[in-house]
Amino acid sequence: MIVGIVGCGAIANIITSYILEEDSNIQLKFFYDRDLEKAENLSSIVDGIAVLKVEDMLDKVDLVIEAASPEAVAEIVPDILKAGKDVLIMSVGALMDKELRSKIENLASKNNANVYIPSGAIVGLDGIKAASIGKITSVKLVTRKPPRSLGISTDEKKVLYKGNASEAVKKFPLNINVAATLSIACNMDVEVEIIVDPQVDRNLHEITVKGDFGELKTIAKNIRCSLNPKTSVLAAYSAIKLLKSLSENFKVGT
Ligand SMILES: NC(=O)C1=CN([C@@H]2O[C@H](COP(=O)(O)OP(=O)(O)OC[C@H]3O[C@@H](n4cnc5c(N)ncnc54)[C@H](O)[C@@H]3O)[C@@H](O)[C@H]2O)C=CC1
Ligand SMILES: O=C([O-])CC(=O)C(=O)O
Repeated sequence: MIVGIVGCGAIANIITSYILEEDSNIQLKFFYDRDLEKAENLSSIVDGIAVLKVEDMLDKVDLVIEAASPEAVAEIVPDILKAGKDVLIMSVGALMDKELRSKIENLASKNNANVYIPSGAIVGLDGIKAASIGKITSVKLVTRKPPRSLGISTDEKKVLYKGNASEAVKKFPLNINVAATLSIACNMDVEVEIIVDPQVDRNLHEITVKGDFGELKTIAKNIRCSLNPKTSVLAAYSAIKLLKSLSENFKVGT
């Protein structure tokens, strides 16, 4: 599978290092970033090609990883799908915009292309997807991050946000994509609380789901990426695992 990546930051670096070190059938060849130097630096690690525009990779790839920003989803993902190529989206918050989501769904279906959304920095999406076969009655996400992860400076623990996912992604576009992933999996605009907590040194995501299956609670206590403390290492790992699973013919989990 020949893969291109849009956005050459923390997640892209982890994916690229993995591909360099592990034997897999993922050939990460093309790199694009609005900061060309970042694309050049990362591509040089795997002897790849830094492109000046995304269109320059589209006829040569099977799949493009979006690991850039919510704006990049709106700007770039439609063109990837129009070219009939699959896309893996990390900046999932962009899909809380109903118009953009429906445009992306229609383009995927019209061009016979796939949109993949990895579980990212949260855990339990397997069980939650299974639960969605029955009736889910309530879903809550509590995200707790250290001040540096939220880009603020404070000594006090406080609730920064309480509301639904669609507003949360507007207020914290680079910090709460997980709320969008959860909302899409449950087909509802889930309840979200974001807490800044100087006592923690990890990115914590606690999920509670209730429904006719019973109840589940999960918590991820994520190590942060060295290149970007907003982002958890698990998010990059989930993208790698999803890519690997595309070529596996023995699958486990929903
Ligand atoms: N789904 C999930 O669970 C998670 C999603 N994310 C999201 O994944 C994305 C990537 O995360 P990181 O690698 O940590 O970010 P990062 O900030 O380390 O790297 C992003 C890179 O993308 C580039 N970029 C941004 N907008 C662009 C555009 N419109 N066109 C071209 N290049 C652009 C930037 O120059 C930067 O080099 C972010 O949107 C982040 O919020 C992060 C963590 C978890
Ligand atoms: O990586 C994380 O812990 C979560 C995150 O930034 C996001 O969902 O955007």
